[in-house]
Amino acid sequence: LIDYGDWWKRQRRFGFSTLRGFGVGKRSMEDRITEEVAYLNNAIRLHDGKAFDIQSILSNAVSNNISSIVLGRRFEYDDERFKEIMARLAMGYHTVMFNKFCSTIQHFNAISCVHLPYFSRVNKKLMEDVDVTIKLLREIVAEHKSSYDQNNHRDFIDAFLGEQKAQNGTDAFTDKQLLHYVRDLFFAGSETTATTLRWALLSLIHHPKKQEKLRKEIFKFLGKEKIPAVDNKSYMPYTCAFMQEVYRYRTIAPLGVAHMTNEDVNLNGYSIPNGTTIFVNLWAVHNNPDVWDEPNKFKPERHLDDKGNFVQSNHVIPFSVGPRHCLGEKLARMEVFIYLVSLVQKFEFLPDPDATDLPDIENGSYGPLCAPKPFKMVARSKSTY
Ligand code: HEM
Repeated sequence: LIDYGDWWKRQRRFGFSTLRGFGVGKRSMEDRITEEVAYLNNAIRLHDGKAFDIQSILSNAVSNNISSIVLGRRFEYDDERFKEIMARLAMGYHTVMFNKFCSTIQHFNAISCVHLPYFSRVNKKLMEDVDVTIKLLREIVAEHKSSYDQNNHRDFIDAFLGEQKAQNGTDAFTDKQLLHYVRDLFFAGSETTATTLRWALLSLIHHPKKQEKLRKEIFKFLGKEKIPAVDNKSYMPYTCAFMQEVYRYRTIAPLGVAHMTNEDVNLNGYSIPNGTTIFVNLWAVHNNPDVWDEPNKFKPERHLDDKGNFVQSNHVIPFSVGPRHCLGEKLARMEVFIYLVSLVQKFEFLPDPDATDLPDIENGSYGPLCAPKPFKMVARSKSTY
């Protein structure tokens, strides 16, 4: 919440350079993402054109991208240990996200409330999930330690162990910090990206004409088979506009993450004392009527100029800005582009034919992460239409 000091700087620098070292922002990471997309596509095809909820397989796919960096490998979606880690992360996430009271408490850090009977029960369950996840990660770290080779760092954990040795056990690179760093990367890096993609899928279902327009652009530049690469973005203005509108329209972290002033500040005539908890209202930036015409409407076209060129906006800041902006922004942008383009290239997304209404796109979960309510849809393989 408050740390901007040397300890945090060393962790941040290490995280940033290690993610880059393991391919983030480079072609090698793109290859790992496209490899995972193929597994995801197969898992979607198993539903054989029937309505299903994509949430768990999408989370598995995106978590495998994190896993390939952090643990040096991907997991089959039915691997027992992977399933347990994912389930425990998801349980904590759902407890907090879909319960107004819990999310408010968690978000506003009202720690004293956890002693009230109801909250103490929920908190106990959350802590249990954290403990089990940490226990499973501890086993994985122990396996890494027993096969560690300082000349061949296979993944983030090895890199951390190497740093630990180099720093000779200083307080920034402890075993405990490693376990929590790994858990945080899974938590921060999987549900966020998977949730953004679920809002994108909901937008496709709600706007079939825009879905068709997107597919037309994808087919024009990539055809039906060519694997997308981030470099293609410059030729795909509508796709970029669609993604930017998803980021704007459904701000998944509406209030970012809590920060705290570490000195007295005067901002635009307001004095904010040292030690004040601060939230940046990203949602307000994305819905500012002085900047956006009809901000409550989903209009990718608003991000195109008269000639149809994409206009990158500095009023769309889903990853926040400043020294503590999202560590995984590059990876997330890469993932969202490659997954979205690949999915629209391979499938047509349609509403559940048995549902009376379209799934809700107006309201999501309340709390640190704004996620869609669970919904089913049909993914019709392009070869069948
Ligand atoms: C679409 C996906 C994502 C969105 C919208 C998102 C958004 C954010 C936001 C708003 C913050 C808070 C920034 C601040 O407080 O100023 C944040 C922090 C963070 N994110 Fe992400 N994120 C996404 C994906 C990822 C991924 C894939 C990773 C993993 C590599 C990741 C790792 C982190 C970490 C470690 C932090 C804390 C940074 C710090 O405090 O120094 N995020 N993210």
